[in-house]
Amino acid sequence: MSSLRPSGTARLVADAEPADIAPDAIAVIDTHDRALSLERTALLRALEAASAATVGPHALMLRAGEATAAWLLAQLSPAAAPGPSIWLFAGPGNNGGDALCAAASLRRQGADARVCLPSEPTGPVGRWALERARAAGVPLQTLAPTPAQCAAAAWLVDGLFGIGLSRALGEPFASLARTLSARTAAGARVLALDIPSGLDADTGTIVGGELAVEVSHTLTFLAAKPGLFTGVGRDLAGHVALARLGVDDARIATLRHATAADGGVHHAAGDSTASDAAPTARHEAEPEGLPPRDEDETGHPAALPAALALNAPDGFAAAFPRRKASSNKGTFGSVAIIGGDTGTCGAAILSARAALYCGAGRVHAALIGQGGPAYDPPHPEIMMRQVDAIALDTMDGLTIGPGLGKSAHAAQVLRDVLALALPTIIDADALNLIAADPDLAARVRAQGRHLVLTPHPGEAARLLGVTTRDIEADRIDAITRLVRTYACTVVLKGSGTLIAAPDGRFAINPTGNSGLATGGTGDVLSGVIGAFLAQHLAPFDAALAATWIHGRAAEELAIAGVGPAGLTAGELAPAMRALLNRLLARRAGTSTMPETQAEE
Ligand SMILES: NC(=O)C1=CN([C@@H]2O[C@H](COP(=O)(O)OP(=O)(O)OC[C@H]3O[C@@H](n4cnc5c(N)ncnc54)[C@H](OP(=O)(O)O)[C@@H]3O)[C@@H](O)[C@H]2O)[C@@H](O)CC1
Ligand SMILES: Nc1ncnc2c1ncn2[C@@H]1O[C@H](COP(=O)(O)OP(=O)(O)O)[C@@H](O)[C@H]1O
Ligand SMILES: [K+]
Repeated sequence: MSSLRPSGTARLVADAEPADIAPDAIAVIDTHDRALSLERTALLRALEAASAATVGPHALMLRAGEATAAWLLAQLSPAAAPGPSIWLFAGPGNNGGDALCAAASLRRQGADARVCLPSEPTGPVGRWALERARAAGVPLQTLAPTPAQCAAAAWLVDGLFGIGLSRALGEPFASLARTLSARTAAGARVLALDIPSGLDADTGTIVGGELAVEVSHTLTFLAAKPGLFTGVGRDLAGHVALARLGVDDARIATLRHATAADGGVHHAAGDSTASDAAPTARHEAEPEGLPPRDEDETGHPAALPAALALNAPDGFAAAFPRRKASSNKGTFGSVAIIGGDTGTCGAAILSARAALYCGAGRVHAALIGQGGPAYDPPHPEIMMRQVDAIALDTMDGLTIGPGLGKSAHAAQVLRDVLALALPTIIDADALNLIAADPDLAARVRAQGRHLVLTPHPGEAARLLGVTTRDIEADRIDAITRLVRTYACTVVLKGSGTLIAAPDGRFAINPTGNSGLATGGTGDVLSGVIGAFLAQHLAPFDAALAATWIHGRAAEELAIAGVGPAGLTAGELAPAMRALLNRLLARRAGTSTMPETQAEE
């Protein structure tokens, strides 16, 4: 086993000692069900520079280390003292510095913290952290711990790389990353500092495309990052907690404003950082018939997103109409689900049932094809007709797409629906029709403020004329382009569904699980959004509420053993109804139940 000798170059900094740190500066908060803002690397870098200028360059790293140590000690059973070892893997940058500070703090507090540091820290703050670790008596080695040591550890800590990773993980870090991921896969407890090494914190993709650490928990610093909650980030990061390190929202908001004014934060289409990072087809021409991207016919800001946040009930619960005693079925609106070509009317029925269970006053299924049932036997409440027999202009909200098909009739119905200028959610083949017809696309853009588009990545690719891979390479960039191109609220589905509006509001939905990866769940989502539009929620609020409830319903069903394997789309509706009513009761102050079963 090799060890690292003191370099003697770093100096302990007297004005940055743990005793000086206010408890607030190392407090850790859970990201569960909080509408936390999500910040990207450009802003985090600005924050780092601003903090270095005020509290000194070491203060944030010291706080990150103390917060990590406190969090880890809180996870360990007190009965286990002096306890099994904690192995921290430290990289050459400041993420490694965080790990070294954490190890020093753990050691001082009696824990058996050990560090694997394959190479000397490259920067002055990292070298200072190494001196702290040495001064605290932390055992340091360049080689990886043995498999037996890894298996015996209470926690393994990934402090290899954070937001400074600039290229794919190479050796010796790649082997360490594989070791950490293998332990996670074996059910061990593995904590990533700031982000799992290899993850792109802005996009939720893997830097270089191949290797990143998978962990069970992530303690992220300063602010939550979008990449932790979308794309592969959700799988890599596990359960995410946040240590703000004493930096408050107001400070971040001020900096966001300043960096946005510089063009530093926005990661919008055409942004040079984005295009350098992922060479996709994003600079190809917009679909024919639409104005160039830089034109802003809608009066909305061209650069999106302005502010990112996690989707949580606090952000949408107040938008629902109150359920007054004097309500009647008109109060909660009429919705028509338009779709169901010959042979695919099941999609329209699933969607209509979801609308029924999510509070619409009247639900119609407006079928395009022939041979569908006269009514839905378990739900005769749903009024089923041929589309031409329903007065669509009397509806409060419309869903078009489930099982619609791409016939000439379907295209004509879509054209007629767009002319109604009603709150409408457009899904499935209706999106494919728009992607193939510049005239329909132009009509969508003209009606954008009433509309929600809900593409999955394949449909999004067709809408933008790129490949699905391009969409997944940078989902935030993709939805930004969709919103700019179609000037409406967009829901880009998939793990870590994104929701964005033309005015710059932008959210990542943290709920949902692999149980939703089954046919028909998208039809259910489109029905719920239609029901919420009919209840007079604005398009963005309807999209937020529906995606959150849809995903949380799948989670609750999985807890109950109804999924993730074998969850059927139809089972979502009753679970969504229960969740919606819990939210409504909580908002009305009449709840005697927790908002989610997971909290029970
Ligand atoms: N922002 C803040 O305010 C706070 C930040 N904090 C922490 O700092 C982290 C960011 O630190 P960071 O900038 O030093 O980046 P980090 O990810 O440690 O690595 C960069 C180093 O790795 C190198 N390198 C890059 N890629 C490589 C590769 N593939 N293989 C090998 N080497 C590679 C790169 O050198 P390069 O070769 O690119 O010149 C550089 O030396 C952040 O995530 C958080 O944990 C906290 O202390 C709290 C406050
Ligand atoms: N692994 C997953 N994690 C979270 N949500 C998922 C996952 N897979 C699918 N979903 C969600 O399930 C729904 C699937 O929609 P879609 O692909 O249109 O399916 P379908 O066309 O079969 O109805 C979307 O809301 C999507 O976000
Ligand atoms: K890390």
